[in-house]
Amino acid sequence: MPKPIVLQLGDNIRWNHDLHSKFQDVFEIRRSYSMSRPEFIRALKERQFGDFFAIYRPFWNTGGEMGNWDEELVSLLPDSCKVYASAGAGFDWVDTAALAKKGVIYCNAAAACTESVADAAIWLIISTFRQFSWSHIAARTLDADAFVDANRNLAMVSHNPNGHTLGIIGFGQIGRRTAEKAFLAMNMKIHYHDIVQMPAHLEAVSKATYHKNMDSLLAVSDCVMVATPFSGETLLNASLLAKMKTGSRLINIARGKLLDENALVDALRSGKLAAAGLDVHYDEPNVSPELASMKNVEMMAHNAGASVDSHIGFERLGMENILSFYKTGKAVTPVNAHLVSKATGSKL
Ligand SMILES: O=CC(=O)O
Repeated sequence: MPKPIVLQLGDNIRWNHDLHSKFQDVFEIRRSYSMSRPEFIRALKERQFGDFFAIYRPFWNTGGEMGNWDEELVSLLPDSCKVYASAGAGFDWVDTAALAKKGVIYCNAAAACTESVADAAIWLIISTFRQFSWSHIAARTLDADAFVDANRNLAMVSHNPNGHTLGIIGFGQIGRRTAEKAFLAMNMKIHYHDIVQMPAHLEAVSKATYHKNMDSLLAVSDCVMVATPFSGETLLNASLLAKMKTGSRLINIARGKLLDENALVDALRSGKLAAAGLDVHYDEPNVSPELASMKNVEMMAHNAGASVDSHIGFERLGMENILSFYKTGKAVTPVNAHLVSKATGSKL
């Protein structure tokens, strides 16, 4: 019997050669490498990859050159395609509902980068409480006056996170791991808002308090962290920022479009917010020049999840998802299984 085909997007495997070789015992791998959108569409239309069973994207640096996985691309998938396993936590670039209608399970890899993103979140939290970006900028400009200014004056606005309240919007794996670290390492009080309350044993890890209502979370938090997937709409706009505590801080490690950056600029300028820490930006790869010029804004180039450890985990989890789905009909980290069940009537 011929082996089922897996379409591998992007570069070669870099780390998990043993698992990849076992993967190849089970599947025939076909490659699209880094085809542009027109090339990829032509290849799908001409069935150049055959009737593949799965799509596998091991890392996020390559394999995304065809652009967003919208209706146009999804409609071109062969009926044989049942699972798409990709690197990365966020899936705002994939129409998971359209995949579900086609009967394709989409699996993300948040589990593989949770540790890296949570560490980066802790760094942003510390930096915003202590206003370390001011200190970085002053030291790196090689300007002695700026150095002396930061050296003398930063202490006036710098606070220890210890004992302060961290309010987390989105208590998934990344939100919970950040909460655990902040609770254990810095004795922060953890509050969270999510669509549903987490089971008691998950709250117990960081003694977390649930807020059904986001406004009440904003009202008690000394630092609000956004850790929820992007659903297509800006979440934190001017009216929600106005509900935050005066002098509090805002962290975004999720997606830039969840936050109205102009409203954030106004909130920082007016002193409503003391500081912000941003891994992600509204119009990546462009960064807001206003925010970039503020010494109380810590920022990164969307690197929170970027580490060798995440890369190793992304490769593995993708293969494990496809193998598990092939062998048992169940994926390890599906995100649209409920939609696929609804569309196909199958129980997944
Ligand atoms: O932003 C990073 C990811 O989606 O994993």
